[in-house]
Amino acid sequence: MKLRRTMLFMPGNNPGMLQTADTFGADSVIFDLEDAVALTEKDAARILVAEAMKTINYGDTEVVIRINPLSSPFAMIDIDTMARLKPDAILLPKATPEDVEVLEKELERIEMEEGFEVGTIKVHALVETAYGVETVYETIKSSNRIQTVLLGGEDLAADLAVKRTKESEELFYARTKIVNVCKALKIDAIDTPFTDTNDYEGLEADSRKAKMLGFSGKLAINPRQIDTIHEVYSPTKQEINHALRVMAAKEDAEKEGLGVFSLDGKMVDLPIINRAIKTLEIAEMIGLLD
Ligand SMILES: CC(=O)SCCNC(=O)CCNC(=O)[C@H](O)C(C)(C)COP(=O)(O)OP(=O)(O)OC[C@H]1O[C@@H](n2cnc3c(N)ncnc32)[C@H](O)[C@@H]1OP(=O)(O)O
Ligand SMILES: O=C([O-])CC(=O)C(=O)O
Ligand SMILES: [Mg+2]
Repeated sequence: MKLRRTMLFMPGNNPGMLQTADTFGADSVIFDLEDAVALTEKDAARILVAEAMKTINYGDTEVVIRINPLSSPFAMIDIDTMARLKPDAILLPKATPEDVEVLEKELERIEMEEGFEVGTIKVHALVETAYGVETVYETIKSSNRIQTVLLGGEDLAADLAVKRTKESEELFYARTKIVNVCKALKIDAIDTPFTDTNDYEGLEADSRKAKMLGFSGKLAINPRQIDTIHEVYSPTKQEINHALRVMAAKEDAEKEGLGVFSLDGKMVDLPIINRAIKTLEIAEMIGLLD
């Protein structure tokens, strides 16, 4: 299980940001070749990202490169140059099952040419069109490389021809559909970024809403957003203590041969125990358990 509470985006043509990418504590970083890079800067971004990948050690931070969409003239050269740098993953924008199949074949070809084990380079699918939302199951099924599905709310709102609001009600269907399909196929769903980098209350509310629906983390576009998102996506002290008490009570109950028991007047059975285990797993990964 890999923790991805935050995945921090940065434009691939900004050398300063590429240099310090892993210093802000984001669980993953994403170097963008797509929409944060102007058309006239596409080649420069590719060169700068390649240089950064060759010279900077990003340690344990997952390094992801967002390529241009397959419908663009940049995608094939993006894949061909970026995959050879062996990033942890490629982020495919405007993802569809058909595009994932093409990317899968290209990655397989390049991995064989480079002598990398086939399947080394993982894929994150950015779902951000109405068609992408409706076909998300097939998208995930199209490649074993897919690690997460990310929701791209800005492009999706444009495709739906609706207004993008702070409350994000317009994303409710996409959010719930993506989470349900991801859970059915045992992968994580990561929520769309919150674009007002000065509105911390709005960011927190939006993050809580998505977490409640089942998302495991959120895209970030600015380092100042990381702490807020991490707080939302980390178990609280109270939740950890409760999970520890559930596990202790479970041991006692097992000795008495009980599968269901009561804690603080509330029923505890297997699903509640499984949730406690999950809480403790996450707490351990973040270093919140002694
Ligand atoms: C809809 C989509 O497609 S979203 C995905 C694509 N978008 C992106 O990648 C955008 C990434 N974010 C950014 O470019 C910027 O944060 C902006 C344009 C949103 C805001 O820029 P600013 O107002 O200049 O940010 P801010 O004042 O907070 O910057 C403070 C510092 O953080 C750095 N910083 C800002 N954003 C990032 C980032 N995403 N990653 C790394 N460092 C960053 C700045 O370089 C600056 O560093 P400095 O103090 O050493 O000069
Ligand atoms: O990928 C993202 O962070 C967001 C994105 O492209 C979108 O919302 O369209
Ligand atoms: Mg987009």
